[in-house]
Order: sequence, then structure tokens, then C-alpha cells
Amino acid sequence: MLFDLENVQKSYGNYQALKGITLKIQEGSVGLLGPNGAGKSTLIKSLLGLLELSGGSASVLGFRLPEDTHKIRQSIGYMPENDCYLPSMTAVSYVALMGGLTGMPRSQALSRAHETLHYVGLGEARYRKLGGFSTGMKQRVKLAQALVHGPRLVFLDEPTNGLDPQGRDEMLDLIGDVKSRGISVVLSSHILYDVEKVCESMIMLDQGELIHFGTIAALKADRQKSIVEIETKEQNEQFAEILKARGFSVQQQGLRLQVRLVAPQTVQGLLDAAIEEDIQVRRFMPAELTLEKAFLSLLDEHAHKAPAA
Ligand SMILES: Nc1ncnc2c1ncn2[C@@H]1O[C@H](COP(=O)(O)OP(=O)(O)OP(=O)(O)O)[C@@H](O)[C@H]1O
Repeated sequence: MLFDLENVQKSYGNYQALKGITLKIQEGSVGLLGPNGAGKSTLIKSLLGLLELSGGSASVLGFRLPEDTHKIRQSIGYMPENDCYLPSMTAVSYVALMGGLTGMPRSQALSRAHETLHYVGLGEARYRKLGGFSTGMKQRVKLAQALVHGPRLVFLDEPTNGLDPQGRDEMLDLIGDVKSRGISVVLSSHILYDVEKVCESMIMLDQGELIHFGTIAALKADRQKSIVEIETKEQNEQFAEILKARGFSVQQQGLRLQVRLVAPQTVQGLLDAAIEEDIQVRRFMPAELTLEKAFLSLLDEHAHKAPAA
């Protein structure tokens, strides 16, 4: 089991950044999603044992927090969002130092640093100082230090930040390769395309609450049932107003209206509205769902459910 969380809470003073997260998730690749301030970094840092929980209990890879923090750190790699190196160090000495900090003997850490830097494509640059590295190289070296000790799980916080499209694809391919070696990946990213490409499942937070977890395929299948797209014969604006007045959640998407059905609303109710109001429907279909649309639909639903914090 990757995580077993029971009512996990974390407060900063009076501010509750995690409001009781309960979930069990199996090993594999997991996307950690949520808008700014949702609590993603707080959750990662809590699960790494860097922050003390304010309430609840958690285990990571079967190790309990906080008793087994040391074992958790040995089994996990962490690629933080921000830069975390000394610019005057060479790549190899830095990655070896990070290996040493996880408890590896010095000589083993050094040989693993060479290996890992080759693995991330920085073999040629390993004796260069980090201060002169490009953004793409810095991201790779951060990945190398997360992998140097042979973890079972890596937390990757915005690993494609600042990368151009080619660099991003290369980073995602590397992450795919990490996965194929049996290492679990938790990917926190605002780029949902990246999450969809790399992850099988996802955890979604909003304002410190868990609003969804499960496989991405199941989420999309579930949302697909409740989101439909409609195109009318030049009556989109009028129909949107009619639907809004009847309590439907409607958005204009290019030439179509996208309608999210919330029980007890039904497709039949939508079509009845068109007939009653003399609206000519040209096209009517389930929305083609990307993770991005599913994400926005979940957030929209949560915003309507939850009182603002
Ligand atoms: N050290 C801290 N002291 C006080 N408040 C904090 C601290 N760290 C985070 N917060 C607050 O806790 C909330 C959650 O922050 P967190 O960084 O976990 O969110 P996030 O989902 O990672 O956001 P982002 O996507 O912007 O990185 C935010 O409202 C943030 O302002």
C-alpha cells in the first residue's frame, strides 16, 4: 500500500491546510492535483515526515508516521519544486551528498551518483558546477538526487516547471522509465496533460479537503455520464439563459454549450427544456473528456457543495 491516511490534519497556527484526509491508495503512479493553496505541498511534506501532523494517522509504504520517519525517508525520493542545491557544487558531488544524507556509505553514494546522473542524461555534465546549469539540466539533477538511493517511491513536485516542450516530453519519458522500473511515482503538477500522461490514478485536493481519489479512467467515465455538449441552430446564448434559469450549470465551449447534470437533473430534462422553449438542437453528445475538463467539473461541483473557507 502506498498511503493509508486516516483523518490527516495539518494546521499552520489557526489555519487548517489539511482538513482531515482519509484514503488508501495502492502502489503505482498517482497524480496529486488541486488549485493553488489546495494543500498539495503540505501533504507531500507531511508524508515525508518534514511536517508534524496536527491530527489523524498516516502510513507510507507500510511505515507509520512519525515513528518510522527514518525508514520512510530511506524509501522515498523527493524532487522539490524549488531549487535545492549549492551552485558551487558539481553535479556529482551534490548527488553523492544527497545519497549520503539518506544513510548510504560515501563510496556507494558516489558510485550511485555517477550512475544516476548518466541515467538522467547528465553523464557528460556531471563534473560541471550546478550554478551554470540550464533549467532543464537543473530539473534533471533534482530528479537524480531523488533517485540516487534507489527509493521505492518518488514525490515529484512540478518536475516539468520551466521546461520547453521538448524538455517536457523528455522529462515525462524519463518519469515513464522510472515507473517501468517498479518505482511508484507521486506527481504534483498544474499541467494536467502531464498527469494524464504519467499517472493511472489521482488524488485531488481543494482548500485542504480531499475531493476525489481513484483511477483517472474511472473519474473520466464517471464525469462523462454527467457532462453533455449541445449545439443549437444559432440559439446557444438564448438556450444557455433558459438552462441557467432552470438551474443547470452551463458553459460556452466554442460552438457548443457544455452542461453538467447534477442529480436529479437528467438528459431528458435538458431535451424537454429545448422542446418546451422551441430550441432546435443540432448536435447532442457526451462531452469528450480530458482530465482537465474532469478536474474543472470536480472543482465546480465542490465549490457548489462547500461553503467558502
Ligand atoms: N508555513 C506556512 N505557514 C502558514 N501557512 C502556510 C504555510 N505553508 C503553506 N501555508 C498555507 O497553507 C495552504 C496550503 O499551502 P500548500 O503550499 O500546501 O498548497 P499547494 O496546493 O501546494 O499550493 P501551490 O499549488 O500554490 O504550490 C495555503 O493557503 C498556504 O498559504
